[in-house]
Amino acid sequence: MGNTLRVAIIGSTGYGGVELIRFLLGHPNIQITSVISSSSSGSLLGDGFPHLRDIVTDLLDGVDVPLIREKSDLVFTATPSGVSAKLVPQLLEAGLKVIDLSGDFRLKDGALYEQWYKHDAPPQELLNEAVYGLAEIYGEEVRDVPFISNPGCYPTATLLGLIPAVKAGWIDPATLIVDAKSGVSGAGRGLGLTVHYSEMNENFLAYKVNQHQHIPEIEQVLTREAGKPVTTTFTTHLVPMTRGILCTMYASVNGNRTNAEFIQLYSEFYKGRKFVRISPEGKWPATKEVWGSNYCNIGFAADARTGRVTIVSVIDNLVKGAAGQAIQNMNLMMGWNEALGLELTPAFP
Ligand SMILES: NC(=O)C1=CN([C@@H]2O[C@H](COP(=O)(O)OP(=O)(O)OC[C@H]3O[C@@H](n4cnc5c(N)ncnc54)[C@H](OP(=O)(O)O)[C@@H]3O)[C@@H](O)[C@H]2O)C=CC1
Ligand SMILES: CC(=O)N[C@@H](CCC(=O)OP(=O)(O)O)C(=O)O
Repeated sequence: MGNTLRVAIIGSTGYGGVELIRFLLGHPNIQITSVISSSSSGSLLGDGFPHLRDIVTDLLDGVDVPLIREKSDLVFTATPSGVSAKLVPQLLEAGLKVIDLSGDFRLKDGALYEQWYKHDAPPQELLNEAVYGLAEIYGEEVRDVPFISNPGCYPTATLLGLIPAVKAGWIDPATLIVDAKSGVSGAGRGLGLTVHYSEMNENFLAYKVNQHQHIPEIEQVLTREAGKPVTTTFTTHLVPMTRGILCTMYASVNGNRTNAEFIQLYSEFYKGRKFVRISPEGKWPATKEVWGSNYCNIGFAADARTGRVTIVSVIDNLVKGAAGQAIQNMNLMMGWNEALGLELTPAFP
């Protein structure tokens, strides 16, 4: 086990946590040395997640930082916002590498964090230190750092779909509207009325309109990439399916650009990046194309009549939107091939 990285997962009893385990079990360079729960330590993960019975056989550990340090080198914190803010400083202080899946360290401005997340902001020096791991865009920046903040699920789908056109100056970010839909697993395993079967099934609803915590995250990145302040209208919807995010994005085009030109721009931008696939002319992606995988698929419809383009992107919220991108970031942090452990083909149908 000489060069094996020892990995612990806090929040291993949540949807993001079990998805991390699913992929990490097949990763050639790591060993899962601790699965951690604040509420069920001493029990077996397979008791609550029968799909892991006889696969994960170690008992759940509690949240004990010295023990985590003794057993592991890197920790994924798949914990709720507010919880990560308190845990991560202790883990970093203990000398662990950390990849945090929550929204706690994505915004660089603590006051903005408190405004949107309604929690006390983490220490400003850690907001400064956290490297935002949008892997295809900032992959070079995460190499060798001790602490990565993994992007949100909606921002991943949105930003991968927009950044090439924004950077090229082909779309006017001031005209941008993002219409985003998510499967219910995006809300985590906790129970709540909005994920109650009889209220969710055969239903389709908008939520957190103009109030979603991913709005400032998207604007922060687009502002950086556009080199000028960007605000956006971003509306989230819940769809009665388990996994998947589909973002439909509308913006005015600078000049005349055809679908073929968009396809060429994006194909060149993402050349060599395994996990972004560009749809051919006249095809727009569906969530089933990426189900259970780390792919993001992107398609275009440029409309000369209106001078706008419609960009459609899809991801699996639990994989590219959470656990998969977190593992991709670990690979980049460690200087490994970014696809290690992630090469599962999407499940279809
Ligand atoms: N679901 C998704 O699609 C995505 C989720 N995220 C983010 O990833 C994080 C995890 O999400 P998800 O797995 O869906 O959420 P879940 O609600 O499914 O799981 C969260 C886990 O955190 C653990 N937890 C709760 N309180 C504490 C605490 N005080 N100390 C330690 N552990 C605690 C719980 O386990 P236990 O009680 O056993 O300790 C629980 O299993 C969240 O921040 C979420 O916003 C990001 C992108 C996408
Ligand atoms: C469907 C659904 O409810 N999705 C969640 C996504 C939560 C999430 O990923 O939150 P952070 O990225 O801020 O950690 C939501 O809209 O709030």
